[in-house]
Amino acid sequence: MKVTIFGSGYVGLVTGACLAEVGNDVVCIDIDAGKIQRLNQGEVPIYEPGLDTIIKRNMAAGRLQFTTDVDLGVSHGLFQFIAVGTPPDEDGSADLQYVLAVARSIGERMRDYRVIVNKSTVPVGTADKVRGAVGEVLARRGAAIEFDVVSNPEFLKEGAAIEDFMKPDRIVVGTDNPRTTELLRALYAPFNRSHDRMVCMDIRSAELTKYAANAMLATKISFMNELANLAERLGADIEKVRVGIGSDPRIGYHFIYPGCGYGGSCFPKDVKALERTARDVGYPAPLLQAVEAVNDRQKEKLFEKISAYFGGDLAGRTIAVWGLAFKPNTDDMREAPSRTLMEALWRAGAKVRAFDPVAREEAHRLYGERADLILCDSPESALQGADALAVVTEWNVFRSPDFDEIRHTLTRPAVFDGRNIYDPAHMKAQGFDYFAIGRGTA
Ligand SMILES: NC(=O)C1=CN([C@@H]2O[C@H](COP(=O)(O)OP(=O)(O)OC[C@H]3O[C@@H](n4cnc5c(N)ncnc54)[C@H](O)[C@@H]3O)[C@@H](O)[C@H]2O)C=CC1
Ligand SMILES: O=C(O)[C@H]1O[C@H](OP(=O)(O)OP(=O)(O)OC[C@H]2O[C@@H](n3ccc(=O)[nH]c3=O)[C@H](O)[C@@H]2O)[C@H](O)[C@@H](O)[C@@H]1O
Repeated sequence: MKVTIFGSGYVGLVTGACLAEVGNDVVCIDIDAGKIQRLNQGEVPIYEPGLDTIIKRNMAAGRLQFTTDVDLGVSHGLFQFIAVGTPPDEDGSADLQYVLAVARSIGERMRDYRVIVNKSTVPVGTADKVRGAVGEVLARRGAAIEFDVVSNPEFLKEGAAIEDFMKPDRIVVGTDNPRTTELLRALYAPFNRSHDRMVCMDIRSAELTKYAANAMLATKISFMNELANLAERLGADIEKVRVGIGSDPRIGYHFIYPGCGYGGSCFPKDVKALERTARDVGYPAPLLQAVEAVNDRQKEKLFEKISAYFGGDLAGRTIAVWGLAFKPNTDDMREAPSRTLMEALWRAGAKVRAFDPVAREEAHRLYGERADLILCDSPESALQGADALAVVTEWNVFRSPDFDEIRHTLTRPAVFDGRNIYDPAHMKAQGFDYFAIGRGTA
């Protein structure tokens, strides 16, 4: 089948590559000419395990092309996917300018029937706006061309995106007629073999399903972080509590890991956007507000602990930071807890020596050259001349380091573990001053 994807970011690239991998003929469009040029030179602009191989294989097979040519894109695909960003506007609502710009581009160029599939995360009612935008342009052109708009939210996780797309838990499809449902069923058939994973519904419910999923996951994390803060004050260990509650299948083990807060491009913006949607319809959504407030506070936790350890005076100190990405297996630093920590350390006059297995370039892009940030080549080199170590992202490489080396290299034997990856008893036995999240017994 012929597919066009607008937006060659995390979602667009993974969607395009995976649809090509199962035999579709895919054109990916982006307005960022630099990105398209890099892709055409065989360079994948994001770090996502496995993506590189699939892209190269399908480009070589002629099933996947990258272009800035919108005319080509609109004439190519029966399916026109929208996978552009929906960043938060000033008031927290999702900014739909990119989505609607794509809708207008399609309307301006389409010559026959098109299925416009929205994969971006968008507020309830956006499909109506997309339909309106396309319809308006068609009317201006005096063109009576049929089209459908579908909501097909994406649930992939960065770092595991290929696996999530190839073996989805569910494929949510919101349509307003059976014809489009069947077209989407045919497109997704290769990913829907062992049992029917397609969950078909009306468009508004599909749009809300996406926010509901992310808000539920963010709620679980903030709930655990709230309990972690309580456990610290009560002399209890949140990690014991986590296992104690996760063993109840009604609760489950997923997404109940406490830590230094959730980051990434989605949870923070989607909780905000849903809260904003709720406010717009006269419901203040107190639970969502609390989820966000707890997370904002949680991102300050590591700094508070470090500052308290050094008696509130961090001027002239150097802190080693392990992990910059918002989670392992990605180079994405959007809303990453490492940023909250580093920026607070800088404000307090401290220096940072940071190491991340893949996000170094991204950190450099975000912060440029500055005297108080040294981006290091290895975890060990980040420790050189540092007074304490903060672990912010639980990359595997940090899980069993040479503890003797850490203790001997740091000027103070202080480890601040934002992801609870070390054993408090072991750290104490090794002579560390060890601070974790919610481990009141540590
Ligand atoms: N990143 C993730 O893990 C997930 C993201 N989402 C949602 O998917 C959407 C896209 O997210 P990402 O892929 O992370 O964004 P991204 O920022 O990585 O990529 C968006 C791309 O769209 C391009 N673009 C903007 N306007 C365009 C236009 N008119 N024509 C063609 N390309 C255009 C940008 O240049 C950029 O390359 C968002 O709504 C996000 O909430 C949903 C599930 C997972
Ligand atoms: O809409 C989206 O963009 C995506 O958002 C999340 O995916 P992602 O942001 O890639 O990453 P997650 O693995 O969900 O982690 C998000 C944040 O929560 C934190 N987290 C996660 C799990 C946990 O138990 N505790 C915790 O603090 C992570 O460290 C990370 O900072 C969802 O998991 C995806 O299903 C969704 O498609």
